[in-house]
Amino acid sequence: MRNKPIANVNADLLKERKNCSFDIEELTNLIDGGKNQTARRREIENMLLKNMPFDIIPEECLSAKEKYENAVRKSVALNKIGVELVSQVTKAKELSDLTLTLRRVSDAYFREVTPFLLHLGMFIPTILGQCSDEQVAHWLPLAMQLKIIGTYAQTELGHGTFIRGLETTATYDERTEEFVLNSPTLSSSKWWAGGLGKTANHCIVVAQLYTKGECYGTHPFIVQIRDMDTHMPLKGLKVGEIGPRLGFQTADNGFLVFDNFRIPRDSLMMKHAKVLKDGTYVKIARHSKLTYGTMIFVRVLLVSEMAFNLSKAVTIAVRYSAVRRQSELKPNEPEPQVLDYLTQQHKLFISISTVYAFQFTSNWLMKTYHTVQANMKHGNTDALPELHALSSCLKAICTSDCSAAIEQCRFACGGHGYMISSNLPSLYAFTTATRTYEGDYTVLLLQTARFLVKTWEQVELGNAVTPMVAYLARHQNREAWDESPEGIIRAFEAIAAGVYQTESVRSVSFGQSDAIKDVMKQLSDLYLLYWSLERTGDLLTTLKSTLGSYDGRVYERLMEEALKSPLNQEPVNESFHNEPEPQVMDFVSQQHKLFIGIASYYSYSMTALWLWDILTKVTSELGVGKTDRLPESHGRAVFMSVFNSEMEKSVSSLSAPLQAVLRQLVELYLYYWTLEKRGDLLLVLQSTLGSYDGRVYERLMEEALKNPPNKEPVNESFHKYLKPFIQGKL
Ligand SMILES: CCCCCCCC/C=C\CCCCCCCCCC(=O)SCCNC(=O)CCNC(=O)[C@H](O)C(C)(C)COP(=O)(O)OP(=O)(O)OC[C@H]1O[C@@H](n2cnc3c(N)ncnc32)[C@H](O)[C@@H]1OP(=O)(O)O
Ligand SMILES: Cc1cc2nc3c(=O)[nH]c(=O)nc-3n(C[C@H](O)[C@H](O)[C@H](O)COP(=O)(O)OP(=O)(O)OC[C@H]3O[C@@H](n4cnc5c(N)ncnc54)[C@H](O)[C@@H]3O)c2cc1C
Repeated sequence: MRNKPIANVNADLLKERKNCSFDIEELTNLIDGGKNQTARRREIENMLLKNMPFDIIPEECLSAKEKYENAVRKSVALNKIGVELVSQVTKAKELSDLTLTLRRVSDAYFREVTPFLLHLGMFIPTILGQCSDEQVAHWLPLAMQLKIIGTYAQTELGHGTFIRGLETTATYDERTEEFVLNSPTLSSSKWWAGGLGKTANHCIVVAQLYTKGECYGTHPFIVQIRDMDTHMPLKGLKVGEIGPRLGFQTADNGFLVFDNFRIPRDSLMMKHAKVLKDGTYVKIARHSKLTYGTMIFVRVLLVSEMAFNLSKAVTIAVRYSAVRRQSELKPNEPEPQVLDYLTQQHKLFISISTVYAFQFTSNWLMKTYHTVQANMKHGNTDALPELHALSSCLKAICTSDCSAAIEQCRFACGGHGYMISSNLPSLYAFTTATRTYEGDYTVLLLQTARFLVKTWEQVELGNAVTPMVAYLARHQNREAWDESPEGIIRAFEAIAAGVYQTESVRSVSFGQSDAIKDVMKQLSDLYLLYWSLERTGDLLTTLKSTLGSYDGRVYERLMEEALKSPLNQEPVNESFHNEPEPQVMDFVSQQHKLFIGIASYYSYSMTALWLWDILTKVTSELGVGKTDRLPESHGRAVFMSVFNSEMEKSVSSLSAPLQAVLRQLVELYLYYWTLEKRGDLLLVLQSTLGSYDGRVYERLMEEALKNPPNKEPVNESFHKYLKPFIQGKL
């Protein structure tokens, strides 16, 4: 399909393509994983092109409800083809190749994401990773053939990061051999699960397991939540859509609240732990964190997801930069393509290199994941901590870098990059969420830091460590690395860079032509050089700090430095004899620090009262609490001039002494009431999270309940598309 020449191609793009130093098909094969995979991908693309319904009206022009219904319509058509293709597959490797190809190709049909994303990305993997063999035999075919639609509800209003703090309870009732699910508090409401709001009829629920009066910690349960025929929520639970969000608009992220909701005993996913009929708890897992397995899997998947999303963004930006011409550099000559500007290349090329860094690392990480899984099947969990640390840090870095790089791509496309139709805003909205979900950036980096510190302790004791962290032992020389946070981060970056370089060299070392090798080498060098320049500070071995020295001799060093001061070279300074010591208040620099703060404060307050609408706009974007830190001088200038002129207008016709007193009174009044009523001022934040009274969860739930999709218990797309599809009548 893509090989055919396309008519009316922009001349600049054609010229750029002609300049390519290597065979594009060869690189395509490398990216796909081989010639056969490229051919298979194209076959699937063609099949979808023939059978998939396209949007009649652009997705972004639809209402929220229409967007969701349109996404269901397309997902059902896509899944019909997917299920058919999956049924023809016999080998596990073919299945995983096919799933990934379908995932990639299907992206072309959604500006946002499919409501089935969690079904594929977490529901099926959790069945595979958390169910006993008998449970897999029951649930997997249903899920693979989409006879049931599932999601993964772990996060609650009150807790996402701290899983051990989840509040939903599953209490075993041995009389009926059932678990009773309850949401004891508002903050225990399940929140966020994709597809839960309207689409899913099953859900994996992570809850605190109680039996015989004991709590055994969080466990996953597979729970039916909607009637299979009517799709109505089952009695004993409240389920709905959480409301508009930055991206993921068609993923119907939902909430779920249980009120004595009963589920059979075997709803507990029993690969790692069981509850016997009489309520006895039996632990099977050799490692306490195996119930967190799906998260590791998705973190691994996300590295390749980021490579893919960034590859789309940078392809858009590079193509557009070849087409876009701007600024007359030489009179009467054509304006240059923006791609020719070095500054533009700086924005774009690092993204290209990052795509390959992520993709090579992702291939390697997935292989590592499968090796560790295979070992764990035989009871060996030794490599799990390292896999957790590795997947955590790579997930954190790649999601963060990816959304930042996509922003650069958007900047590189100027104003047009801000159009939804450019797809860059949607790519950004999708990827910036990945920095938070499946483990927040900071939290995951801290997990890795914890592992590195523990490894370091082993190195100190002279114990053997795994090859991936063996460099810690090599760098025991304090000049090269230290145990400060910077040192740990630097070490972690060394891992990522090392993998990229070795993997990219390995991947292109056979088969591939010299031209491809050259380009890959250049990209690899670019990535390494770019980051060593970006992180020059971290790479410097001397911290140049009295406080941060390795030996901790803080006070000695502070004293040594103090003694070097020129002022200490004479016992009595001559100013003792000649001039009185000034009050610090008299120093102009001190006045500058203090008075500008006071003046700014009044300016904001005045502007708040007299120009309420401007404040509302500015603060709703920046937050009242941040106005005193407004970075833009423009913003400051507006506040200052409004303050001055409005004040002058009010008092200018009065006598001078009265003006002075009134000004003081106004200042006092404003000062006093701004502090007293800061809660009211905060109302302009228009935020469920930033309300003065801190009733965050109540407000989130109130807003969710106002959400139009929750006005009807079952969306009509269920009757039109989902039900006929599930029942095989479509
Ligand atoms: C055929 C199928 C094919 C599928 C194809 C799919 C195609 C689809 C493509 C793409 C899919 C991607 C899209 C998916 C969309 C997902 C949408 C979002 C979903 C979600 O967000 S779900 C919710 C995710 N939630 C989180 O990630 C929560 C983050 N929090 C945690 O992970 C943990 O709570 C914590 C790690 C921060 C802390 O846990 P805690 O129990 O308190 O542990 P600690 O005290 O800190 O540490 C104790 C000890 O445990 C070790 N440890 C922690 N976690 C793990 C782990 N996961 N594995 C192993 N070990 C772990 C930790 O290191 C400590 O060890 P130590 O004591 O130091 O030795
Ligand atoms: C688009 C999207 C889709 C999602 N889909 C799902 C889903 O399908 N199923 C599901 O179960 N969940 C889902 N989630 C929830 C997601 O997994 C959580 O939001 C995520 O794990 C972060 O947890 P949190 O919201 O509790 O953040 P918090 O932990 O409250 O984070 C707030 C801040 O506190 C900091 N912080 C928290 N703990 C620490 C710590 N120990 N040390 C230092 N700093 C800390 C964080 O770094 C962050 O800056 C989704 C979220 C989003 C945005």
